[in-house]
Amino acid sequence: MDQDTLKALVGQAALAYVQPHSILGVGTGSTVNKFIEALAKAAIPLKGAVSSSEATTKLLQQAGIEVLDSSAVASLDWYIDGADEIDHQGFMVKGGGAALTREKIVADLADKFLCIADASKLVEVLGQFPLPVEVVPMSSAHIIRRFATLGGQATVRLAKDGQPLVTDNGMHIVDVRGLQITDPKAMEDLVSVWPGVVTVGIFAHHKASVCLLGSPEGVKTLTF
Ligand SMILES: O=C[C@H](O)[C@H](O)[C@H](O)COP(=O)(O)O
Repeated sequence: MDQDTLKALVGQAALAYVQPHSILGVGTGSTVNKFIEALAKAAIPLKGAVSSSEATTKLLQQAGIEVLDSSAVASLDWYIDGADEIDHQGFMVKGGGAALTREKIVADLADKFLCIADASKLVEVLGQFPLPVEVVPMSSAHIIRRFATLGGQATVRLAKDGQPLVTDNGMHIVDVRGLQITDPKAMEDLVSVWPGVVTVGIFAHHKASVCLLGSPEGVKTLTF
């Protein structure tokens, strides 16, 4: 079974967490895209969704789901999103698709985070996937130097045109290689207060409540 099929499998399985007539928080990425496809086919009636990116907003609207302004929603039951890495405690690295800031904002509105991922995303220690950090452009060089003091090699993410990638929020992303994130909460706290950091892609304070992990043997449910 290829990765795409596993993503479709967990996207489909996530439908079991969608309460009819609820408002759903929806993440970003190729796994979530499979979930939105399944949601559109299942035609579960929803009050609407709060979206974590322009890309997801477009897909939700194409599926006939109303996208609500996050400011108009005080709380959500579930936020459903993928991850770049998840560990055995439910701590995650996210932001491979540059949507981490809005993802954390919508996750913060939700009581529970449902992570949907293929089994390749499960790791012992976070940090094999380069850690994405959204930064104010003028701070990037200094933030890169700060990561070097922690043993990380950070680089500014580039778009296809070779220029720094610009996020939905008009910011840049630095990707940090070489970190062993053994204490995700401490690392999230440390980096979050550096001036210029908008959001660090460690989701420790907003960890998964449940993870649906797709493997050739089927979908495994991990509860944290
Ligand atoms: O910014 C992007 C997000 O954090 C995604 O949820 C994450 O990169 C996982 O994406 P995918 O499902 O494409 O592997």
